[in-house]
Amino acid sequence: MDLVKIRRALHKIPERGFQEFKTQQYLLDQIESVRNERMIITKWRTGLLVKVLGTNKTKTIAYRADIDGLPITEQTGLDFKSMDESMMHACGHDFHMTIALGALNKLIKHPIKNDVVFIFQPAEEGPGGAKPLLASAELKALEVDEVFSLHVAPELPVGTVSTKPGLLFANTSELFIDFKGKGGHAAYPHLTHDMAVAASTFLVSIQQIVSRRTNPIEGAVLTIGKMTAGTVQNIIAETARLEGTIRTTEPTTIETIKSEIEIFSRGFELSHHCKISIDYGSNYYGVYNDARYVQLFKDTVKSTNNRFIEAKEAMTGEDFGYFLKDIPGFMFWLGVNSDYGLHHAKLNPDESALQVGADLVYQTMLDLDNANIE
Ligand SMILES: CC(=O)N[C@@H](CCC[C@H](N)C(=O)O)C(=O)O
Repeated sequence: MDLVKIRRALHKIPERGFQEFKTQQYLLDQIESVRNERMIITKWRTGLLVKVLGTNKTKTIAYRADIDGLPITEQTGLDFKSMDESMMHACGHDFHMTIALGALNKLIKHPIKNDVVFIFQPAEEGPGGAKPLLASAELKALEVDEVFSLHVAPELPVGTVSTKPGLLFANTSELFIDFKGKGGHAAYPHLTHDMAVAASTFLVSIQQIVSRRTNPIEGAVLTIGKMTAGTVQNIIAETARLEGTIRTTEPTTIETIKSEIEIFSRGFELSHHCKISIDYGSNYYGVYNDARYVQLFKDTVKSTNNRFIEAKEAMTGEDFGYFLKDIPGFMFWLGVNSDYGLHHAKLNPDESALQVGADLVYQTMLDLDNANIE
């Protein structure tokens, strides 16, 4: 299996959450090419569940890879860059899928005792595939006992991996705020209520929530990544929209931030003569690693040529948190050495990490196979 070729093919076809039709077909074709009688493939929406029967099963181990891209215009200049100008694999999910295929190929050639399920999960970037997948009859039927996953880490060199027990990724909530007021001629501000001014002032004002309304010992982030308002340069804006995300180390802090945003919005409705509506989009539970699995993984890493470093928690979000809420396991960072970070239009991970990742995932399956974690 040529992992670089596969990664480049996947890199060309990034798709939005639950729109991963080409990706699903490409994955199916690759899986078909290594298929044997021990493999059972189930489609779930635009994702795939691939079960490989073990030789003497006592449990089911699952490995999850997310498959969606991000709405970013790629600026890498690579000859295998995204064919869709509006989408890019800027979060490394092309790597995640390829590594899963590499591990699957190895598992087919070198079977283990227990059943293994490869979960190709849609919509990690949004609106969230893990939660509905976990609730589905298809996943429940697989009776997964333990689960793990990885995320590429651009800031770590290839051959370095990192994780920690407990919280690894933050609790998250998306945030969409719509402003509606009275637009009008640019020359008559006194006859209008300008939503460009309301939204931009709101954006600056809510920055005080993290610094003045949350416990500084508990981490919190409130980021507005997109602001839109109005229609034309000489018309006062009737509508505006802020789009962002809330990240916290404690699940309860999200609720504090949401309620403070609502208090600000009530004040702004009065002071800026407008209607504000708030939508929290999708929410992800934090990724909490099971310490027993992290210990096993550290031993696995020691037995390979990789270097382990203890991670710090990150304010990134991951709906893999929902898996770990229900099923014991862990997630880890895999070094891929890119000058540009996750969600950057120039992210360019080192492809030598593909084989490193596939080998490590397979080795972890082997070690889980022989372990009896109580
Ligand atoms: C690993 C990573 O970058 N994940 C995304 C998850 C996004 C969740 C949701 N769309 C949100 O923005 O809250 C991240 O941005 O951390």
